[in-house]
Amino acid sequence: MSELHHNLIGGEWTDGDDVIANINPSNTDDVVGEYARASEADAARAIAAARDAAPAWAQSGPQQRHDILKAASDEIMTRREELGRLLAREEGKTLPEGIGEAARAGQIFGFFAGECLRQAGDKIASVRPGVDVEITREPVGAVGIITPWNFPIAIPAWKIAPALAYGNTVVFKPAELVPGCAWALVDILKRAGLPDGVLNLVMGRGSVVGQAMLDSPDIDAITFTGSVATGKSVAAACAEHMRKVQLEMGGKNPLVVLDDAALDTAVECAVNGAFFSTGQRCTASSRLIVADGIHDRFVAAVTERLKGLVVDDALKEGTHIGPVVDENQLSQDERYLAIGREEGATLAWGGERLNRDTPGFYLQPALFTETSNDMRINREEIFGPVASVVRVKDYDEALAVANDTAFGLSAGICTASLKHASHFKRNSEAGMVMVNLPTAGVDYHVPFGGRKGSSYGPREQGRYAAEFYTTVKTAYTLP
Ligand SMILES: NC(=O)C1=CN([C@@H]2O[C@H](COP(=O)(O)OP(=O)(O)OC[C@H]3O[C@@H](n4cnc5c(N)ncnc54)[C@H](OP(=O)(O)O)[C@@H]3O)[C@@H](O)[C@H]2O)C=CC1
Ligand SMILES: O=C(O)CCC(=O)C(=O)O
Repeated sequence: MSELHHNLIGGEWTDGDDVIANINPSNTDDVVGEYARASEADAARAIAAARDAAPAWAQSGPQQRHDILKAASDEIMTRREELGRLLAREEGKTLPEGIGEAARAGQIFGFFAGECLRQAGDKIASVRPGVDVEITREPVGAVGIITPWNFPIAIPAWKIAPALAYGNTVVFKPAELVPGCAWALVDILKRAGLPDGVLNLVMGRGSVVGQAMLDSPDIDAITFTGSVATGKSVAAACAEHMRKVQLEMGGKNPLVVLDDAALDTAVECAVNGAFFSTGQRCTASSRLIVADGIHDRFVAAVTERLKGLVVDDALKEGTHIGPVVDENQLSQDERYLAIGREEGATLAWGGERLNRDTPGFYLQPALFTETSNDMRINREEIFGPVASVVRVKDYDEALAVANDTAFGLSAGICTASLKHASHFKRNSEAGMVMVNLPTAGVDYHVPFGGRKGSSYGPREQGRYAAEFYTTVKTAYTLP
């Protein structure tokens, strides 16, 4: 039996009610570690600890916050290979993807360490003579952070780092499937010098621990990334308690390929955006909207490229695509593959479950062609290595199809035309627009988020994160 990893409540590593084994999706015989499962009572103690620690942390100076975040950043960067390996082992991203994500977490902590020293306000002349007006930002208080399994270290980092930098305390509930990176990150932050109670870790079930966070009147704000269904219940609970909420949910992201696109670039954008990280990204290019004149060459080249991709153990050298995260997600992917066939789409390549040396959740990347935008496979998020091609006659139809979706996270276009690229940037109904780049894979220092059903509340990341993690005060003074 491996060492048990505990929850962190009020600065103490504590047992939960129960223990869960963290299973490697590349090899279900491999137990990554044993992790405590928090109970509802543990969640209540963590919330109380965050609340108690909030006034002192709100008063802590920028230097103290900077030094802790910088120390965490330095340790993550130094240990990025080891953390990337842990990530690949528990979630199934390939090793280079895992190391890249760990480095991204380190860079995020570095960025927000800097933000601690850059917090500013405004001083504005009043319309009343002799009066000064100051506009400052204050911490929100105790923030609840609920994260998904698909970015086990980067998403926790881009929520925890700004929460702490802007003076909030945290109750952090990671997805049950990936407690390893979450625990490692919290351990790093504790050792970096965070005072007791400022960051609390409650690993456990969403329906127990997450729900206890939603139901508590003592959490001042909740930031969530995950499915639309859970996001809606998070929003409803936050409305009930009149507290701030930030949601990042699904996508059905279009990649438009025009006749004048460089074929190699378009193929790379499509394959990277749709299939890397096993397609388990909310920014994945699941709809490839392709103009008639390049359609057949594009489909042939993407299919050729897919045939060359190695689907295997995430930790093996040479693997391009790791396993699906678990049996549930694999069943969801297969359900949508069946739906696509029933709807009359052509399965041009892939979609088979694969056997490898180790028992894992391996799925061949799948490409549907001859699809229409009203099919369920083009309207609902699949969240696996499955993409559809929608054939269009020209740019105008491509833009209309791209925007014809309930989601609006990321959208891309491959074209040599400045006119079409500029028009697309202005008229795409997505929060992030990419020209000759994949829809997935974003910078860590600029805003991240979408429109329509993809996101709710202020943007994440970069200095725009201040909007969610602070509350604005306007003070008037007659000296
Ligand atoms: N946009 C994105 O980045 C993501 C989208 N998804 C989509 O969601 C589908 C299902 O994935 P899943 O992981 O179940 O997504 P969920 O939305 O259920 O999970 C996201 C987080 O919310 C937690 N949670 C679940 N129920 C509650 C609740 N009642 N109250 C508070 N928190 C809760 C989960 O806990 P726990 O899982 O530990 O029980 C997890 O930490 C995927 O197939 C995909 O389509 C999934 C992940 C990320
Ligand atoms: O594409 C990225 O870099 C980020 C994707 C993401 O945040 C997600 O899938 O949840």
